[in-house]
Amino acid sequence: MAANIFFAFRRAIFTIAKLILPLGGLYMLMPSKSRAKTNILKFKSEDQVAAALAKYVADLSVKNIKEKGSFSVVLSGGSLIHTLRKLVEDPYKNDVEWSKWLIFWVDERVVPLDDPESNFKQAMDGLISKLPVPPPPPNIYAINDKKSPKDAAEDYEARLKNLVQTKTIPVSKASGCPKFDLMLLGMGPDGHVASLFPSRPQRKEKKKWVTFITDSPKPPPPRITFTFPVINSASEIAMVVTGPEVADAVKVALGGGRGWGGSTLPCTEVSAEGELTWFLDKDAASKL
Ligand SMILES: O=C1O[C@H](COP(=O)(O)O)[C@@H](O)[C@H](O)[C@H]1O
Repeated sequence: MAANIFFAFRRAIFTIAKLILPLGGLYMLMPSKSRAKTNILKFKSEDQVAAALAKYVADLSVKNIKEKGSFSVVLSGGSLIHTLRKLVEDPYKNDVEWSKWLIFWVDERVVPLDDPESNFKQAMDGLISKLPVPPPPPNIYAINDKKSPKDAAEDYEARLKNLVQTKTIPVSKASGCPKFDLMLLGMGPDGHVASLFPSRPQRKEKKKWVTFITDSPKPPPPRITFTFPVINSASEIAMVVTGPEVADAVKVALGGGRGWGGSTLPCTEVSAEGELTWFLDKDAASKL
């Protein structure tokens, strides 16, 4: 009798496990974007995107500084800096606690920091140089522009490891990667994000936090870039995408389906640990 109960119990456990485990496996196989909460915000104009983005960033700054005394923000280059312009206007300019910000770059062109192609220079000119002084400036983590792309990537990764060790940046329990508070991403017409391009192997990198590319299809060719494990470990990600030239890639990213030539686009792999929010203007959203 006791043996029968034991075997019935064991059979029941096996049956439940057989039902549950494949579901768990399926969950892990799901594209990461299906796991994150995704918000899609559409605006009539780029100017409205800029207004909404400034409020979103300022609100996250207040929340994070209140909770833990700092706000880590990862910038992209390209059009993003222009769309962030309202952050350095009233009412945010004087209200944001800039001295508590830690600023990083999701990708950087390996050129001198004073070169017009440098993402750092674009952010300095369009944003950081416009901050009120005082209060003290934010903490800025630019790349070492005296190194080769490979060495610059290794150097940036070593600095991230140090910031994680000193608990300046928390670590994601899920991935073991640094967990930034906010990742601000742009997207090219080919669906690239950071310097992770459709036809380049860097988008598949799973071990390194920062990698390099010497043949970027978009000039300049030498760049360093965060990898997807780091990007997707962020608490919040904003995809800031405007203009008619990105409409096809937006359709692929948000409408489902594959990119040109049947391959997936890098932008479809973006997913935050918290929320992923798309900021689109009318032109970018025109094919949805
Ligand atoms: O080269 C780059 O391109 C992307 C997209 O730029 P956009 O001007 O089309 O918005 C940018 O996000 C990335 O940081 C940059 O290095």
